[in-house]
Amino acid sequence: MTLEEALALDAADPLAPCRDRFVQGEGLIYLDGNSLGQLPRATIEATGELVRVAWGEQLIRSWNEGWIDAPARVGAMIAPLIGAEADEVIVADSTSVNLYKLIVAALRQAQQRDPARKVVVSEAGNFPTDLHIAEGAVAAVAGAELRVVERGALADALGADTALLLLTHVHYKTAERFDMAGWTKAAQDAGALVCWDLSHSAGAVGVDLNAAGADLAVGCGYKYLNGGPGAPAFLYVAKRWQDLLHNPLSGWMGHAEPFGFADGYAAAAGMKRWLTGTPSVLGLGALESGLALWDGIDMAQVTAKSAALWDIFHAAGTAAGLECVTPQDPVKRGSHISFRHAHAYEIVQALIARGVIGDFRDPDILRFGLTPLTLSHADIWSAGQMLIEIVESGEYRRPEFAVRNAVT
Ligand SMILES: Cc1ncc(COP(=O)(O)O)c(C=O)c1O
Ligand SMILES: Nc1c(O)cccc1C(=O)C[C@H](N)C(=O)O
Repeated sequence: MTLEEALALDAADPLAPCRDRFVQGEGLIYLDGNSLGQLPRATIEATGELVRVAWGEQLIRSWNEGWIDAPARVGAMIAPLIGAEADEVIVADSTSVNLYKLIVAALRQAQQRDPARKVVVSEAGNFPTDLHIAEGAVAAVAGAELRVVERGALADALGADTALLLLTHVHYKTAERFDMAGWTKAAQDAGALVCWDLSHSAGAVGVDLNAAGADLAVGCGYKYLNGGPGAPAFLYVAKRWQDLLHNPLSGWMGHAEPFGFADGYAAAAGMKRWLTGTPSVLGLGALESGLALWDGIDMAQVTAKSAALWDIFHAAGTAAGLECVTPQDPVKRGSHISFRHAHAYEIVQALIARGVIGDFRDPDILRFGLTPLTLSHADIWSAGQMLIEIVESGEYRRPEFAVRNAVT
Protein backbone atom coordinates (compact mmCIF):
# COMPACT_ATOMS: atom_id res chain seq x y z
CA MET A 1 0.00 0.00 0.00
CA THR A 2 1.26 3.48 -0.88
CA LEU A 3 0.20 6.78 0.67
CA GLU A 4 -1.59 7.63 -2.58
CA GLU A 5 -3.61 4.43 -2.34
CA ALA A 6 -4.50 5.18 1.30
CA LEU A 7 -5.60 8.68 0.32
CA ALA A 8 -7.72 7.24 -2.47
CA LEU A 9 -9.46 4.98 0.09
CA ASP A 10 -10.11 8.07 2.23
CA ALA A 11 -11.59 9.94 -0.72
CA ALA A 12 -14.09 7.11 -1.23
CA ASP A 13 -14.78 6.53 2.49
CA PRO A 14 -18.41 7.21 3.50
CA LEU A 15 -17.31 7.50 7.15
CA ALA A 16 -14.57 10.06 6.43
CA PRO A 17 -16.66 13.04 7.66
CA CYS A 18 -16.88 11.46 11.13
CA ARG A 19 -13.19 12.08 11.86
CA ASP A 20 -13.68 15.84 12.22
CA ARG A 21 -16.43 15.33 14.77
CA PHE A 22 -13.69 14.39 17.25
CA VAL A 23 -10.96 16.51 18.79
CA GLN A 24 -7.81 15.53 16.90
CA GLY A 25 -4.54 16.40 18.62
CA GLU A 26 -1.91 18.16 16.52
CA GLY A 27 0.58 15.62 15.19
CA LEU A 28 -1.17 12.78 16.96
CA ILE A 29 -2.40 9.46 15.56
CA TYR A 30 -4.52 7.91 18.25
CA LEU A 31 -4.65 4.11 18.13
CA ASP A 32 -6.00 3.57 21.63
CA GLY A 33 -9.71 4.20 21.13
CA ASN A 34 -10.28 0.64 22.33
CA SER A 35 -9.08 1.73 25.77
CA LEU A 36 -10.22 5.34 26.01
CA GLY A 37 -12.20 6.70 23.06
CA GLN A 38 -11.52 10.19 21.68
CA LEU A 39 -13.45 13.28 22.74
CA PRO A 40 -16.35 14.19 20.44
CA ARG A 41 -16.34 17.96 19.78
CA ALA A 42 -20.06 18.12 20.61
CA THR A 43 -19.36 16.73 24.08
CA ILE A 44 -17.45 19.87 25.05
CA GLU A 45 -20.56 21.97 24.47
CA ALA A 46 -23.02 19.38 25.78
CA THR A 47 -21.23 18.76 29.06
CA GLY A 48 -20.57 22.51 29.48
CA GLU A 49 -24.29 23.15 29.12
CA LEU A 50 -25.11 20.30 31.49
CA VAL A 51 -22.84 21.80 34.13
CA ARG A 52 -23.74 25.47 33.54
CA VAL A 53 -27.47 25.24 33.01
CA ALA A 54 -28.85 21.92 34.19
CA TRP A 55 -26.70 21.78 37.33
CA GLY A 56 -25.81 25.47 37.80
CA GLU A 57 -29.22 27.02 37.19
CA GLN A 58 -31.84 24.32 37.30
CA LEU A 59 -30.24 22.46 40.19
CA ILE A 60 -32.46 19.77 41.75
CA ARG A 61 -35.28 20.55 39.28
CA SER A 62 -33.18 18.88 36.58
CA TRP A 63 -34.04 15.46 37.99
CA ASN A 64 -37.52 16.03 36.57
CA GLU A 65 -36.13 17.50 33.37
CA GLY A 66 -34.36 14.44 32.02
CA TRP A 67 -31.93 13.23 34.65
CA ILE A 68 -34.05 10.54 36.29
CA ASP A 69 -34.73 8.86 32.94
CA ALA A 70 -31.15 9.15 31.66
CA PRO A 71 -30.03 5.56 32.50
CA ALA A 72 -32.87 4.08 30.44
CA ARG A 73 -32.71 6.75 27.72
CA VAL A 74 -28.97 6.30 27.18
CA GLY A 75 -29.35 2.52 27.40
CA ALA A 76 -31.88 2.73 24.57
CA MET A 77 -29.24 4.51 22.45
CA ILE A 78 -26.83 1.60 22.97
CA ALA A 79 -29.48 -1.04 22.17
CA PRO A 80 -29.25 -0.83 18.34
CA LEU A 81 -25.46 -1.18 18.49
CA ILE A 82 -25.73 -4.51 20.28
CA GLY A 83 -28.84 -6.02 18.72
CA ALA A 84 -31.10 -5.44 21.73
CA GLU A 85 -34.52 -3.89 22.23
CA ALA A 86 -34.55 -0.43 23.79
CA ASP A 87 -36.05 -1.82 27.02
CA GLU A 88 -33.39 -4.51 27.41
CA VAL A 89 -30.48 -2.17 28.12
CA ILE A 90 -29.75 0.25 30.95
CA VAL A 91 -26.71 2.34 31.79
CA ALA A 92 -25.36 2.02 35.33
CA ASP A 93 -22.21 1.83 37.40
CA SER A 94 -19.05 0.31 35.90
CA THR A 95 -18.62 -2.85 33.83
CA SER A 96 -17.10 -4.53 36.89
CA VAL A 97 -20.06 -3.71 39.13
CA ASN A 98 -22.56 -4.74 36.46
CA LEU A 99 -20.76 -8.05 36.05
CA TYR A 100 -21.10 -8.65 39.77
CA LYS A 101 -24.82 -7.94 39.70
CA LEU A 102 -25.50 -10.25 36.77
CA ILE A 103 -23.27 -13.12 37.91
CA VAL A 104 -24.81 -13.25 41.38
CA ALA A 105 -28.31 -12.92 39.93
CA ALA A 106 -27.68 -15.71 37.41
CA LEU A 107 -26.20 -18.00 40.08
CA ARG A 108 -29.17 -17.50 42.39
CA GLN A 109 -31.63 -18.07 39.56
CA ALA A 110 -29.85 -21.24 38.41
CA GLN A 111 -29.79 -22.67 41.92
CA GLN A 112 -33.51 -22.05 42.25
CA ARG A 113 -34.10 -24.05 39.08
CA ASP A 114 -31.66 -26.78 40.03
CA PRO A 115 -29.48 -26.73 43.17
CA ALA A 116 -26.77 -28.68 41.32
CA ARG A 117 -26.14 -25.70 39.03
CA LYS A 118 -23.52 -23.78 40.92
CA VAL A 119 -20.55 -23.24 38.60
CA VAL A 120 -19.53 -20.15 36.65
CA VAL A 121 -17.33 -21.13 33.70
CA SER A 122 -14.96 -18.59 32.20
CA GLU A 123 -11.82 -18.37 30.13
CA ALA A 124 -8.26 -18.22 31.46
CA GLY A 125 -6.74 -14.97 30.23
CA ASN A 126 -10.11 -13.21 30.19
CA PHE A 127 -9.83 -9.51 31.11
CA PRO A 128 -8.78 -9.65 34.78
CA THR A 129 -11.74 -7.78 36.20
CA ASP A 130 -14.13 -10.39 34.78
CA LEU A 131 -12.30 -13.14 36.65
CA HIS A 132 -11.77 -11.09 39.80
CA ILE A 133 -15.43 -10.13 39.94
CA ALA A 134 -16.52 -13.71 39.24
CA GLU A 135 -14.31 -14.82 42.12
CA GLY A 136 -16.03 -12.30 44.40
CA ALA A 137 -19.48 -13.19 43.09
CA VAL A 138 -19.13 -16.95 43.68
CA ALA A 139 -17.89 -16.20 47.22
CA ALA A 140 -21.16 -14.36 47.83
CA VAL A 141 -23.42 -17.29 46.83
CA ALA A 142 -23.38 -20.38 49.06
CA GLY A 143 -21.94 -23.42 47.27
CA ALA A 144 -21.04 -21.53 44.09
CA GLU A 145 -17.72 -22.12 42.29
CA LEU A 146 -15.67 -20.53 39.54
CA ARG A 147 -14.13 -22.78 36.88
CA VAL A 148 -11.55 -20.99 34.71
CA VAL A 149 -10.25 -23.00 31.76
CA GLU A 150 -8.31 -22.42 28.54
CA ARG A 151 -10.40 -21.54 25.48
CA GLY A 152 -9.94 -25.00 24.01
CA ALA A 153 -11.39 -26.62 27.15
CA LEU A 154 -14.49 -24.44 27.46
CA ALA A 155 -16.85 -26.82 25.68
CA ASP A 156 -15.88 -29.70 27.97
CA ALA A 157 -16.22 -27.48 31.05
CA LEU A 158 -19.95 -26.98 30.40
CA GLY A 159 -22.22 -29.54 32.01
CA ALA A 160 -25.03 -30.33 34.41
CA ASP A 161 -23.43 -28.23 37.14
CA THR A 162 -22.98 -25.06 35.02
CA ALA A 163 -25.02 -22.04 36.01
CA LEU A 164 -23.37 -19.43 33.81
CA LEU A 165 -20.87 -19.19 30.97
CA LEU A 166 -19.08 -15.83 31.22
CA LEU A 167 -17.17 -14.80 28.10
CA THR A 168 -15.63 -11.65 26.70
CA HIS A 169 -16.81 -11.47 23.11
CA VAL A 170 -13.66 -9.78 21.73
CA HIS A 171 -10.50 -10.58 23.66
CA TYR A 172 -8.82 -7.48 25.08
CA LYS A 173 -5.30 -8.62 24.15
CA THR A 174 -5.56 -10.61 20.95
CA ALA A 175 -8.88 -9.27 19.55
CA GLU A 176 -10.02 -12.88 18.99
CA ARG A 177 -13.81 -12.92 18.72
CA PHE A 178 -16.06 -15.71 19.96
CA ASP A 179 -18.89 -16.92 17.74
CA MET A 180 -21.66 -15.41 19.84
CA ALA A 181 -24.51 -17.51 18.48
CA GLY A 182 -22.53 -20.75 18.68
CA TRP A 183 -21.33 -20.28 22.27
CA THR A 184 -24.71 -19.00 23.42
CA LYS A 185 -26.25 -22.19 22.07
CA ALA A 186 -23.53 -24.33 23.67
CA ALA A 187 -24.21 -22.77 27.08
CA GLN A 188 -27.95 -23.06 26.73
CA ASP A 189 -27.77 -26.65 25.44
CA ALA A 190 -25.91 -27.42 28.67
CA GLY A 191 -28.77 -25.80 30.60
CA ALA A 192 -26.76 -22.70 31.56
CA LEU A 193 -27.11 -18.99 30.90
CA VAL A 194 -24.50 -16.97 29.04
CA CYS A 195 -23.20 -13.51 29.90
CA TRP A 196 -21.19 -11.61 27.27
CA ASP A 197 -18.73 -8.85 28.10
CA LEU A 198 -19.02 -6.52 25.11
CA SER A 199 -16.41 -3.99 26.23
CA HIS A 200 -14.29 -4.46 23.08
CA SER A 201 -17.28 -5.17 20.82
CA ALA A 202 -19.89 -2.44 21.24
CA GLY A 203 -19.21 0.08 18.48
CA ALA A 204 -16.32 -2.03 17.21
CA VAL A 205 -18.10 -4.86 15.41
CA GLY A 206 -21.71 -5.67 14.60
CA VAL A 207 -23.27 -7.36 17.63
CA ASP A 208 -26.69 -9.02 17.62
CA LEU A 209 -27.53 -10.29 21.10
CA ASN A 210 -31.14 -11.08 20.26
CA ALA A 211 -30.34 -12.93 17.05
CA ALA A 212 -27.83 -15.01 19.03
CA GLY A 213 -30.46 -15.66 21.73
CA ALA A 214 -28.08 -14.31 24.39
CA ASP A 215 -29.23 -14.07 28.00
CA LEU A 216 -27.09 -11.37 29.61
CA ALA A 217 -24.42 -8.85 28.66
CA VAL A 218 -22.38 -5.98 30.02
CA GLY A 219 -20.08 -3.46 28.38
CA CYS A 220 -18.06 -0.37 28.69
CA GLY A 221 -18.98 3.24 27.82
CA TYR A 222 -15.53 4.79 27.48
CA LYS A 223 -14.02 2.81 24.60
CA TYR A 224 -15.67 2.72 21.17
CA LEU A 225 -18.76 4.54 22.51
CA ASN A 226 -16.67 7.61 23.34
CA GLY A 227 -18.33 8.31 26.68
CA GLY A 228 -15.17 9.66 28.34
CA PRO A 229 -12.88 8.41 31.10
CA GLY A 230 -14.76 6.33 33.64
CA ALA A 231 -18.01 6.67 31.67
CA PRO A 232 -20.87 4.63 33.09
CA ALA A 233 -21.26 1.13 31.69
CA PHE A 234 -24.27 -0.75 30.37
CA LEU A 235 -26.01 -4.00 31.05
CA TYR A 236 -28.43 -6.09 29.03
CA VAL A 237 -30.95 -8.63 30.26
CA ALA A 238 -33.04 -10.50 27.66
CA LYS A 239 -36.73 -9.79 28.14
CA ARG A 240 -37.50 -13.38 29.11
CA TRP A 241 -35.25 -13.06 32.18
CA GLN A 242 -36.24 -9.62 33.33
CA ASP A 243 -38.84 -10.70 35.92
CA LEU A 244 -36.82 -13.71 37.04
CA LEU A 245 -33.45 -12.15 37.86
CA HIS A 246 -32.81 -9.92 40.86
CA ASN A 247 -30.15 -7.31 41.45
CA PRO A 248 -28.11 -8.34 44.49
CA LEU A 249 -27.10 -4.71 44.98
CA SER A 250 -30.67 -3.71 45.75
CA GLY A 251 -30.57 0.05 46.16
CA TRP A 252 -33.24 2.69 46.18
CA MET A 253 -32.83 3.65 42.52
CA GLY A 254 -33.78 0.11 41.55
CA HIS A 255 -36.87 0.17 43.76
CA ALA A 256 -40.31 0.14 42.17
CA GLU A 257 -41.04 3.44 43.90
CA PRO A 258 -37.82 5.20 44.88
CA PHE A 259 -39.67 8.20 46.16
CA GLY A 260 -42.08 6.11 48.25
CA PHE A 261 -39.20 5.84 50.77
CA ALA A 262 -40.36 2.46 52.06
CA ASP A 263 -38.21 0.40 54.43
CA GLY A 264 -38.65 -2.79 52.44
CA TYR A 265 -37.21 -3.38 48.96
CA ALA A 266 -39.50 -4.05 46.00
CA ALA A 267 -37.71 -4.37 42.67
CA ALA A 268 -38.74 -2.08 39.82
CA ALA A 269 -40.16 -3.76 36.74
CA GLY A 270 -37.95 -4.12 33.65
CA MET A 271 -34.36 -2.89 33.52
CA LYS A 272 -34.70 -0.19 36.21
CA ARG A 273 -34.13 -2.80 38.92
CA TRP A 274 -30.48 -2.98 37.81
CA LEU A 275 -29.87 0.52 39.09
CA THR A 276 -28.44 0.72 42.57
CA GLY A 277 -27.64 4.23 43.78
CA THR A 278 -27.83 7.68 42.25
CA PRO A 279 -26.42 7.58 38.72
CA SER A 280 -23.48 9.74 37.65
CA VAL A 281 -25.36 12.42 35.74
CA LEU A 282 -22.29 14.14 34.31
CA GLY A 283 -20.96 10.79 33.12
CA LEU A 284 -24.31 9.93 31.57
CA GLY A 285 -24.37 13.31 29.81
CA ALA A 286 -20.97 12.76 28.22
CA LEU A 287 -21.89 9.22 27.20
CA GLU A 288 -25.17 10.39 25.68
CA SER A 289 -23.30 12.92 23.62
CA GLY A 290 -20.76 10.29 22.47
CA LEU A 291 -23.56 7.94 21.50
CA ALA A 292 -25.34 10.63 19.49
CA LEU A 293 -22.50 10.30 16.96
CA TRP A 294 -23.54 6.72 16.30
CA ASP A 295 -27.01 7.76 15.18
CA GLY A 296 -27.39 6.91 11.48
CA ILE A 297 -24.02 5.16 11.25
CA ASP A 298 -24.19 2.05 9.11
CA MET A 299 -22.47 -0.78 11.01
CA ALA A 300 -21.70 -2.55 7.71
CA GLN A 301 -19.61 0.49 6.72
CA VAL A 302 -17.88 0.44 10.12
CA THR A 303 -17.05 -3.24 9.67
CA ALA A 304 -15.74 -2.72 6.14
CA LYS A 305 -13.56 0.22 7.19
CA SER A 306 -12.24 -1.63 10.23
CA ALA A 307 -11.12 -4.44 7.90
CA ALA A 308 -9.45 -2.00 5.50
CA LEU A 309 -7.58 -0.23 8.33
CA TRP A 310 -6.59 -3.62 9.72
CA ASP A 311 -5.11 -4.72 6.40
CA ILE A 312 -2.97 -1.57 6.12
CA PHE A 313 -1.60 -1.87 9.64
CA HIS A 314 -1.18 -5.61 9.44
CA ALA A 315 0.98 -5.19 6.34
CA ALA A 316 3.13 -2.62 8.15
CA GLY A 317 3.52 -4.72 11.31
CA THR A 318 4.45 -7.75 9.26
CA ALA A 319 6.95 -5.71 7.22
CA ALA A 320 8.47 -4.60 10.53
CA GLY A 321 8.94 -8.27 11.44
CA LEU A 322 6.35 -8.36 14.23
CA GLU A 323 4.28 -11.49 14.90
CA CYS A 324 0.57 -10.77 14.54
CA VAL A 325 -1.52 -12.52 17.23
CA THR A 326 -4.91 -11.35 15.92
CA PRO A 327 -6.87 -13.69 13.64
CA GLN A 328 -6.67 -12.94 9.91
CA ASP A 329 -10.34 -13.73 9.35
CA PRO A 330 -12.38 -10.54 9.97
CA VAL A 331 -15.33 -12.44 11.49
CA LYS A 332 -13.00 -13.97 14.03
CA ARG A 333 -11.67 -10.68 15.39
CA GLY A 334 -12.69 -7.30 16.78
CA SER A 335 -11.44 -3.90 15.67
CA HIS A 336 -7.98 -3.87 17.18
CA ILE A 337 -4.76 -5.54 16.10
CA SER A 338 -2.02 -6.91 18.31
CA PHE A 339 1.52 -8.01 17.66
CA ARG A 340 4.02 -9.87 19.77
CA HIS A 341 7.63 -8.72 20.17
CA ALA A 342 10.23 -9.17 22.90
CA HIS A 343 10.62 -5.36 23.04
CA ALA A 344 6.92 -4.58 22.78
CA TYR A 345 6.98 -2.05 25.62
CA GLU A 346 9.89 -0.08 24.19
CA ILE A 347 8.45 -0.04 20.66
CA VAL A 348 5.14 1.31 21.99
CA GLN A 349 7.01 4.03 23.91
CA ALA A 350 9.03 4.94 20.81
CA LEU A 351 5.79 5.23 18.82
CA ILE A 352 4.23 7.42 21.52
CA ALA A 353 7.30 9.69 21.38
CA ARG A 354 6.51 10.15 17.68
CA GLY A 355 2.83 10.88 18.36
CA VAL A 356 1.41 7.43 17.58
CA ILE A 357 -0.46 6.25 20.65
CA GLY A 358 -1.06 2.54 21.02
CA ASP A 359 -0.63 0.47 24.15
CA PHE A 360 1.38 -2.33 25.63
CA ARG A 361 -0.15 -5.36 27.28
CA ASP A 362 2.02 -7.43 29.52
CA PRO A 363 4.23 -9.32 28.82
CA ASP A 364 4.97 -8.78 25.12
CA ILE A 365 1.95 -7.41 23.25
CA LEU A 366 1.74 -4.21 21.20
CA ARG A 367 -1.94 -3.33 20.78
CA PHE A 368 -3.51 -0.84 18.39
CA GLY A 369 -7.16 0.19 18.27
CA LEU A 370 -8.50 0.79 14.77
CA THR A 371 -11.55 2.97 15.39
CA PRO A 372 -13.30 3.55 12.07
CA LEU A 373 -15.07 6.76 13.10
CA THR A 374 -11.96 8.61 14.22
CA LEU A 375 -9.21 7.41 11.88
CA SER A 376 -8.39 7.79 8.22
CA HIS A 377 -6.64 5.24 6.05
CA ALA A 378 -3.79 7.73 5.67
CA ASP A 379 -3.45 7.93 9.48
CA ILE A 380 -2.97 4.18 9.61
CA TRP A 381 -0.56 4.22 6.70
CA SER A 382 1.57 6.91 8.42
CA ALA A 383 1.49 5.09 11.76
CA GLY A 384 2.55 1.90 9.96
CA GLN A 385 5.53 3.66 8.34
CA MET A 386 6.67 4.92 11.73
CA LEU A 387 6.36 1.43 13.19
CA ILE A 388 8.56 0.05 10.41
CA GLU A 389 11.16 2.82 10.87
CA ILE A 390 11.28 2.40 14.65
CA VAL A 391 11.82 -1.35 14.47
CA GLU A 392 14.18 -1.39 11.50
CA SER A 393 16.38 1.44 12.82
CA GLY A 394 16.48 0.11 16.39
CA GLU A 395 15.21 3.51 17.60
CA TYR A 396 13.21 1.72 20.31
CA ARG A 397 16.46 0.72 22.02
CA ARG A 398 16.98 4.22 23.42
CA PRO A 399 17.16 3.90 27.22
CA GLU A 400 14.30 6.33 27.91
CA PHE A 401 11.86 3.97 26.18
CA ALA A 402 12.54 1.26 28.78
CA VAL A 403 11.24 3.39 31.68
CA ARG A 404 8.01 1.76 32.89
CA ASN A 405 4.86 3.80 33.48
CA ALA A 406 2.24 2.79 36.06
CA VAL A 407 -0.52 2.77 33.43
CA THR A 408 0.48 1.05 30.22
C1 LIG B 1 -13.24 -6.95 28.69
C2 LIG B 1 -13.23 -5.82 29.68
N1 LIG B 1 -14.11 -5.83 30.70
C3 LIG B 1 -14.14 -4.84 31.60
C4 LIG B 1 -13.26 -3.79 31.52
C5 LIG B 1 -13.23 -2.68 32.50
O1 LIG B 1 -14.14 -2.65 33.49
P1 LIG B 1 -14.26 -1.35 34.37
O2 LIG B 1 -14.73 -0.25 33.48
O3 LIG B 1 -15.22 -1.75 35.41
O4 LIG B 1 -12.92 -0.99 34.89
C6 LIG B 1 -12.33 -3.72 30.47
C7 LIG B 1 -11.35 -2.62 30.35
O5 LIG B 1 -11.01 -1.90 31.26
C8 LIG B 1 -12.32 -4.78 29.56
O6 LIG B 1 -11.44 -4.76 28.56
N1 LIG C 1 -10.13 1.31 32.13
C1 LIG C 1 -8.84 1.64 31.99
C2 LIG C 1 -8.23 2.51 32.91
O1 LIG C 1 -8.97 2.98 33.95
C3 LIG C 1 -6.89 2.86 32.76
C4 LIG C 1 -6.17 2.36 31.68
C5 LIG C 1 -6.75 1.49 30.78
C6 LIG C 1 -8.06 1.11 30.96
C7 LIG C 1 -8.68 0.14 30.07
O2 LIG C 1 -9.77 0.33 29.67
C8 LIG C 1 -7.95 -1.09 29.76
C9 LIG C 1 -8.70 -1.89 28.76
N2 LIG C 1 -9.94 -2.44 29.22
C10 LIG C 1 -7.91 -3.00 28.14
O3 LIG C 1 -8.48 -3.72 27.34
O4 LIG C 1 -6.73 -3.14 28.37
